[in-house]
Amino acid sequence: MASAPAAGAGGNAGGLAEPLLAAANGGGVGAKDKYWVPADEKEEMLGASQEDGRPPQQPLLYRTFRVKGALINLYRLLTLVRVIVVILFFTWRMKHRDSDAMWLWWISVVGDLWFGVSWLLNQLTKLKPRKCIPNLSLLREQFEQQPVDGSSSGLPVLDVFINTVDPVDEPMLYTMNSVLSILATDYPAEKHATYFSDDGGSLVHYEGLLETAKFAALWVPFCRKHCVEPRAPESYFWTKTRLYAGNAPEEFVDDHRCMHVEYEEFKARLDALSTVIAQRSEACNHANTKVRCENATWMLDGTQWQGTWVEPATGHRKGHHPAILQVMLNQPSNEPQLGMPASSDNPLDFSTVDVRLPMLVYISREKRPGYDHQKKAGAMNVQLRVSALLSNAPFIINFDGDHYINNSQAFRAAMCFMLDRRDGDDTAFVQFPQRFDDVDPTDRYCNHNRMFFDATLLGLNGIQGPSFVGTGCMFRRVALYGADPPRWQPDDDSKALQQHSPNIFGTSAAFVNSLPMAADQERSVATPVTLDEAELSDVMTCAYEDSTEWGNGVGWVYNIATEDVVTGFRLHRAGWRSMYCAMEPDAFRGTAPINLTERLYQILRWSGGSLEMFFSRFCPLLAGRRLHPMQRIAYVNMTTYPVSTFFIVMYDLYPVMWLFHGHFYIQKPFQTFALFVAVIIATVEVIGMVEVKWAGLTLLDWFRNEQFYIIGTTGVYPTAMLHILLRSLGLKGVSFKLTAKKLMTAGSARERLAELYDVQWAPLLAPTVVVLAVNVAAIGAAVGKAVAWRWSTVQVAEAATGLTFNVWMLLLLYPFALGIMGLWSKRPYVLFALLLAAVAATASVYVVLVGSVPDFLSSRDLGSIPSSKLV
Ligand SMILES: O=c1ccn([C@@H]2O[C@H](COP(=O)(O)OP(=O)(O)O[C@H]3O[C@H](CO)[C@@H](O)[C@H](O)[C@H]3O)[C@@H](O)[C@H]2O)c(=O)[nH]1
Ligand SMILES: [Mn+2]
Repeated sequence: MASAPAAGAGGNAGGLAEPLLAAANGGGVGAKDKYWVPADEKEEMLGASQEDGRPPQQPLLYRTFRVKGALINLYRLLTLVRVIVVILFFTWRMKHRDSDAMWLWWISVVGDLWFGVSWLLNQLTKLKPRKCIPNLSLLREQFEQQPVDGSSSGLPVLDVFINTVDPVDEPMLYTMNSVLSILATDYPAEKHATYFSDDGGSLVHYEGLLETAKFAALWVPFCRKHCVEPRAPESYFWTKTRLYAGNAPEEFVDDHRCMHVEYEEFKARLDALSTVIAQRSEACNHANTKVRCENATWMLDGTQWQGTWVEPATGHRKGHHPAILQVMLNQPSNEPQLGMPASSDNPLDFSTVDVRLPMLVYISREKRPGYDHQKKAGAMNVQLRVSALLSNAPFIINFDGDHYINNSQAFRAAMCFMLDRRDGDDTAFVQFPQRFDDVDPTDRYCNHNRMFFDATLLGLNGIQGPSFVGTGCMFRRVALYGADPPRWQPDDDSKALQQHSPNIFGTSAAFVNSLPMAADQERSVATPVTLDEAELSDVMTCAYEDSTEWGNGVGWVYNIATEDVVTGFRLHRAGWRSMYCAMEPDAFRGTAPINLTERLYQILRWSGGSLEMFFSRFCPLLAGRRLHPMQRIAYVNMTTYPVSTFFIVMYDLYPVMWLFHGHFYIQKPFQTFALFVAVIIATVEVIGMVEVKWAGLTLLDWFRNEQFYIIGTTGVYPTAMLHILLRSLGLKGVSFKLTAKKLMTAGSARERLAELYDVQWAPLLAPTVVVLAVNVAAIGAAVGKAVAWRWSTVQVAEAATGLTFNVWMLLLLYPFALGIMGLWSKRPYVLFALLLAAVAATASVYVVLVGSVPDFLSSRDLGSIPSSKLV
C-alpha cells in the first residue's frame, strides 16, 4: 500500500502541520492510495478546544479515510443497476415458465435466487469502506513524554499469547522466531509479558524455548541497538536490502556478522534438541544414580519432565500429562538497564542499549484422555487465566505459532485504536490482516486472500468492524470476560463482572480477585508478579471449566471447528466494535499451506465452522439489537456462503447434457435468457473491476478469488455440508486437522516453493476432478457433433454460448488442474496438450459410438449456463 518507511520511526513529531503525512507514518495511505481521502473533520483531528470551558480534547490517535466520491458512487450505482437487472430477470423468468424439464427449471430458479441474494448480502457490506491509519507520533506525544509513577511511559501493559502444538508440523524454528520477534519488539520491556502455550507438552519445545530465552539476551539488544527490521532473525537474515536506522552505523557490520554466526549456532542447537534429549535420557536410564524409569527423559535439573516424553510412556504422552508452567524470563525492573561493553565473552558492545528482556512464560495445560480439550480455543482460555494470575494486563494480543512480528511498531499501532478518545473504550479488538511469506509469486491457491483482507474487511471496518480472523489481533481483556461495552453499560464494568463471577468464571478465588484490575483499562504499571503454584495449576486443569461459562460467554468460544469468527461475533453481538489496522510494512507475517490438499482442508475447516455457527446459538439471526444491521448481514453472509455449493455443483454438471441430450433448454425463449445472463455476468465483473481499484489490488488477485470460490464450492463445501448434516444428526461430523506447515530451508526461491508441487491424493479432490472431466468431455462432445453434422449458423452460435461456459469453468478450475499435476505443472503446456488430447478423444468416441444416430442428436444442442454469475 504505502511507500512510507518503517512506521513511526521519527515521523512528523507534532503530527498537526501535515496530518495526512503524519498519518502515513503509521503506514497505510500513501501515493498508491490515490482513491482514498480523509474522512474526519479537521477540528476533530486537531483536538480543538471546547466552547464550554472544558479542557481541550486530545487530538485523535488515528485518521479515517474513505474512498473518493466519484469511485465509490460509481461502485454503488453499478450495484444498484445489477440489483434492478436481477429483479427484472426474475420477473421475466416467472412469466416464462417454459423449459424442457420443469423440475430443472425450478431448481435453477431457486439457485439463481440464492445467488442473487447471497451476492447482495456480500455486496451491501462493502458499500462504505473505511481505512484507519494510526498516528504513532501522536501516541508517543500523548503517552510517552511524561513518565508515570516510576514507569518509562504511560503506555498500557500488554499480554502476548502464542500457541503451538507440534514441533514438527509447525516447525519449531518458526515458532521460536515468532517468540524472538515478540521479545524484541519496540514496546517497553516491562510492559509486556509473553505466554507460550505448548499444547503438545513436549520437552523439545520446553528446551527449545529455554534456548530461545538465552539467545534473546543477544538478539534483543542487537535489534534495539541497530533498530533492525524485521525482528524475527530468520526473515531478517533472509532480507537482502536493509536501510540502517540505528545510532551506531560504524559498529553495524561487525555486530551483524557476529550475530549471524550466533544465530546459526542457535539454529543448530534447536535442530539437535530432539537427538540430544533422547541421548541424555538414555544415559540417565543407564546410570544407576537415578531411579530407573523405562523410557523416561530427565531434564537438565535432574527432575523428570512432566509432559510428553520423546518416547511416549504411560501418563506422559500427547493428550495425557499434568499441567506445566515455567517462568523462563522474569519480569524485568521498571528502569532501563544498560548492558556491558564488548568483552571476550560477548563481542557486541551493549553499553548504550537497554538489555532488559520482557517476561516469558512456558505453559502446557493439563491433558487427560476423555476430555475435549477444545484445541486452540481451549489453550487460549488457559492462557487467559494463567496470565490473569500473573501480569493480568488489560490488553492481550494473540499469535499462531507460525506468525511473527514483521513491523516492530505494530503493538503501538493497535494501541492508537484502543486508546483513541472516540470509540477506543468501546473497541473490543483490533485485527491486523494476515499476510504470508511463502506463497508463490502468482498466488496459485489464493493464499493471500486479498479480496477478503483488502476489500471485505475494509467494508466491515466502515460498519461495526472486521471479524476476528484468528491471529494478529489485540483484545481488551474485559471484553473477552463478557463485559458490556461502556456505550451499552453506564455502570462500572468491574462491579458487573464481580457480581456474577462464581458460576461464570470457575472456583479460583485468585482469578476472581484479578477481575477489577483487569478492568483498569489504561493501567500502565506492571503489577509485581507472584507465583502461587497451587493456584496456577488449579486454573490449568481440564476440570476447571466444568459447569462454568468458559468457552461460551467467557473467553474464546468452544465446540466449533473455527473459534475465530464466532468469538468476534460474540463481541460484536454484545455491542463492542472492532478496528482494522493494515500497516506498511506488514505488521505480522506467517506461513500459509501452499500445497493444494492442505489448502483445501483449511477451506473445509473454515466453511464447516461457518455453517456450524449458523446452526448454533451464535446464529447471527438470533442476535439482539446491539449488532449493527449491516454487521448482521455480514455475519449471515459469512456463515451461509457454503450453501451455494448445492447449486454450483449442479451448474457445473449441466454440461452432461451435451453428452446425452439433443437440444435442451432450461429456459425458453433462449435468446432473451442468454442476453439477461450476459448482462448479469458482465455487471458483476465490472463491479469487481471497480472494487479492485479502490482496494488497490490487481486483476490477478481478483481472478484468484473467483477461481478459489469455484474450487471451494465445487470440491470442498459439499463436504462441509455433509459435516453439518452429520452434526445435526447428533454424529461427530468430519474431523478437522491441524494445518501442517513445512519448514522452508533458506535455499533458492525454487526450493522454498517445492511444497507447491506436492500432490497428496485425498477424497476431497474427487468432486472437482469429476467436474473437470465432465466439462472437458462436454467440449469433446460438442466438437464431435460439429464434425458429424453440419450445423446452421444459429446452431453454431448457440453451441458457442454453451461452450463459453465450459471454457470459463476450465479457466476457473485451472489452479486445481495444475495442483493435481504436481511437478508437471511447472510446464503448463503439458496441461494444454492433455486437454487437447482429451477433447479429441471424447470427440472421436462420440462420433464413432453415437454419431450414427442422427435423428436423435442432429438438432440444436446446448449445454446450459448458470443464469446469474456466481461470484
Ligand atoms: O489443539 C490445538 C490445535 C491448534 N492450536 C494452534 O492453533 C493455531 C492455528 O491452527 P492451524 O491448524 O495452524 O490453523 P490455520 O489454518 O493455519 O489457521 C487459521 O485458521 C484458524 C481457524 O480455523 C485460526 O484460528 C488461525 O488463526 C488461522 O490462521 C496454531 O498456532 C496451533 O498451534 C493449538 O494451540 N492447539
Ligand atoms: Mn496458521
